[in-house]
Amino acid sequence: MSNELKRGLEGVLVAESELSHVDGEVGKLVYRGYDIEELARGASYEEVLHLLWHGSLPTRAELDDFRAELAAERAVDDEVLSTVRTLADAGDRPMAALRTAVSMLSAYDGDAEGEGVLAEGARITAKIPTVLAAFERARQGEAAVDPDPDLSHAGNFLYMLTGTEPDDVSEETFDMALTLHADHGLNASTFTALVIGSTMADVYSSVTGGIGALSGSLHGGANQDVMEMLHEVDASGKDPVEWVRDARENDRRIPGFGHRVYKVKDPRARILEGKLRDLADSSGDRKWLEYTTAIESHLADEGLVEKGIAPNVDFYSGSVYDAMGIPMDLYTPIFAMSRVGGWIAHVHEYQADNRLIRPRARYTGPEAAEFVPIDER
Ligand SMILES: CC(=O)SCCNC(=O)CCNC(=O)[C@H](O)C(C)(C)COP(=O)(O)OP(=O)(O)OC[C@H]1O[C@@H](n2cnc3c(N)ncnc32)[C@H](O)[C@@H]1OP(=O)(O)O
Ligand SMILES: O=C([O-])CC(=O)C(=O)O
Repeated sequence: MSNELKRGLEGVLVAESELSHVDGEVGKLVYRGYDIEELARGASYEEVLHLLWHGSLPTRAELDDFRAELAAERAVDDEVLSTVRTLADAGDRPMAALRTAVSMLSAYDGDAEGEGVLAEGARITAKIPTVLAAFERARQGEAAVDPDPDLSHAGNFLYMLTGTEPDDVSEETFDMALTLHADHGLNASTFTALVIGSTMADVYSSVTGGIGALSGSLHGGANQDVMEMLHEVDASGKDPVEWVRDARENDRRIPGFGHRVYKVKDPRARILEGKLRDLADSSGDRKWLEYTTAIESHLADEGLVEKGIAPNVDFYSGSVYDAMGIPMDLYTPIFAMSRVGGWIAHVHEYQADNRLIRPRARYTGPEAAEFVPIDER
């Protein structure tokens, strides 16, 4: 048994996986061998889910069946929707409400007993957008919109959020964002889902745990933090470069920068930046594009990028969602709406050759403390 300590499990191999590969040195991401740029350009989120869950990109007929299967599972029980409204009324944060609602979904999943991870996972994946859209509408004092089975996963979410069918640009942009966020090796939330899955707990537990892990500011929560930073820059009245110089002088971490695996710019950040540029060109609203690119180029000049601290997926995603009119605190839940596909794929893959995940901590406490009964302490 090795006594070498690997803080944060950095670089430790704990499983084999065919699902996604992150090459952090050159900034390349593949899902089952397909480059993320090609998938972002050419594959819908449902195609990516099929790829991750069933091992191949679907044929047209397989895709039609798969889409219909997911669309048939979008409805959420009234009791869960009522709880979602209660959470919205109580002012809960959307990511916390999503965590509670996913956990609650299991009570209404009549088929859950003994069924496979993929079947249960498909139901959870189909229902998450319904829960989230209902939460947002409840906050706005609006009734939930029923899912439309004729719309895509992305299009239906935007429809349920706003009550209006999205235009093609919005649907395609959102669908691309879902594709980009679907999987990323053993990141913290996927590992959390895997640890839970390795105990043979149900998949609701894995997804609930995954949502909790994703919510943190070092992980998925950073996309909201980036947008909060951009608003802070705006409110400061300073030029973004001056603002970020001051922030660095005060030793502030810049959200959306740095990554455990990437030592160069994240390929997804490159794709999202390009999309933001397209959206800014067509709307004429260039503010967040100018701020983000100015911050990025200042940090590059400062040598951060050279040190391997470069923009990650969260740096540009929020500005894209903002251009689509999506509220800031839905950015991380939207990440969860996509990453749930990866959590389920990994749990399914891992359980096929399961081994309980149970590392060790080096004990640094006292060896022999003398016990004193409570009344004598
Ligand atoms: C979807 C995702 O989860 S992507 C990541 C989203 N998270 C963020 O964007 C939050 C900001 N980024 C970070 O906090 C980090 O880069 C992490 C947590 C993502 C990865 O960090 P780790 O691999 O643990 O690296 P660690 O925190 O040890 O940082 C290494 C060095 O880079 C610096 N650094 C890392 N990120 C940043 C940053 N965003 N801004 C400034 N400096 C940074 C650290 O201060 C540290 O410097 P030091 O060696 O001089 O002390
Ligand atoms: O891989 C990681 O550590 C963080 C993550 O989830 C991502 O970048 O998508």
